[in-house]
Amino acid sequence: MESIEQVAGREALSGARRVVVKIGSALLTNDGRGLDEAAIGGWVDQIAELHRRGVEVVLVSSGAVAAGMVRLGWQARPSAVHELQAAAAVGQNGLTQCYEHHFARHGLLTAQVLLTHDDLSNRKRYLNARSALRTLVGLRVVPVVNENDTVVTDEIRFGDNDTLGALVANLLEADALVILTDQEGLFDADPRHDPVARLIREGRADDPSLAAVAGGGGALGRGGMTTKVQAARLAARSGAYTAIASGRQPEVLTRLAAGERLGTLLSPEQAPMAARKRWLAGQLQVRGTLTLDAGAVKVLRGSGSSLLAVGVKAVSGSFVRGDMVLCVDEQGHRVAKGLVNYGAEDAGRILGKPSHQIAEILGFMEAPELIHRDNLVVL
Ligand SMILES: Nc1ncnc2c1ncn2[C@@H]1O[C@H](COP(=O)(O)OP(=O)(O)O)[C@@H](O)[C@H]1O
Ligand SMILES: N[C@@H](CCC(=O)OP(=O)(O)O)C(=O)O
Repeated sequence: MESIEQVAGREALSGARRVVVKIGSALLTNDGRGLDEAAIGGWVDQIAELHRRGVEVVLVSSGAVAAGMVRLGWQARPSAVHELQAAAAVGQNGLTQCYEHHFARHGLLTAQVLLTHDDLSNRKRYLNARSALRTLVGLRVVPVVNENDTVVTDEIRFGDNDTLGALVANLLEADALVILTDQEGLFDADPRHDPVARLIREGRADDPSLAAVAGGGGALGRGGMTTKVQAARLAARSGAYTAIASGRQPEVLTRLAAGERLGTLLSPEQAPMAARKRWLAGQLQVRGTLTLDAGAVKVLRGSGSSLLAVGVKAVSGSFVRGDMVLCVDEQGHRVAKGLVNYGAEDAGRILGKPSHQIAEILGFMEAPELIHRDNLVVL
């Protein structure tokens, strides 16, 4: 019998309005013999069907290096970066052509979006990428995303496309990330080496025990299950469910979208949190203002941390513990808002002080942070 949570997970997939589908190298490349065009055509048919039903789909597709190798007549994956870059440049063309051709059968336009790690870590470029992707999706175009392998080096590359898929899911606040691979899902051991390995059907994206069973990839793929489990955890940050399933299952995407139990479903622990944050963001009434120093602004915006008193320069307004306050930078620009752990008077006494001094200054400590990250929403 399925638990309420499991049923809810399946329903979340069937109710998903925006989905990122990641198709891995291990699947796409016909065991190293070039792009599996027939299989690609099949996934495109399913995506087109979802599209017709009003689901927005963003595709993250690997395969450039593998396709390039075949076009160049190379038997083995090169290890030199410049050769990988060259293969990716040649292969990406073939990949784009193939998707364009198949989506055109359904009257759908595609767009090639090549991203690098830099693009998503630099706030300005991140916002640019986000608005471009949102615009494409709004225009009912299917973006086909890959890493821009030709310009990345080992130090700054995602390497695997699972991570990229998760970041795209974050970027677009997708409801689900579907990772299609060459296995039925995540097993309790690598089924390539362990014939009695069992499929894990459900789990929490933040469950640390999943990392222990996830192993590395095969000859064609990059990250194996390790990066898929990490990707699920990343995707969960924005409340997305992750399904890991076999791209070889007939009608896998449309069946998942119908709520069928296929593969492994990893649920976001933050789902209620995301809703809470949405609620927080929607609260209009604030009782006071905290002025943050530049370091605190950076941390809040960059890593979603809690707000500590040490990063606060000034307190104004009249509020008590639990009230909503606005956080501004030193120029008065809105940065965040959240539910404060200390009233205005106490907050005024601990501002600029490290958390370990709170008990000494106030004679008690409600919490080490002024606003816990769960109660904070960056604006
Ligand atoms: N616990 C596990 N369950 C399933 N597959 C696993 C596990 N650990 C490692 N793997 C390996 O991960 C591979 C899929 O990852 P990868 O080769 O990177 O493919 P992709 O290109 O689709 O990302 C599988 O072929 C399998 O051998
Ligand atoms: N960006 C690379 C894909 C990297 C890759 O193979 O990743 P994955 O499919 O996660 O194993 C390419 O297009 O060849």
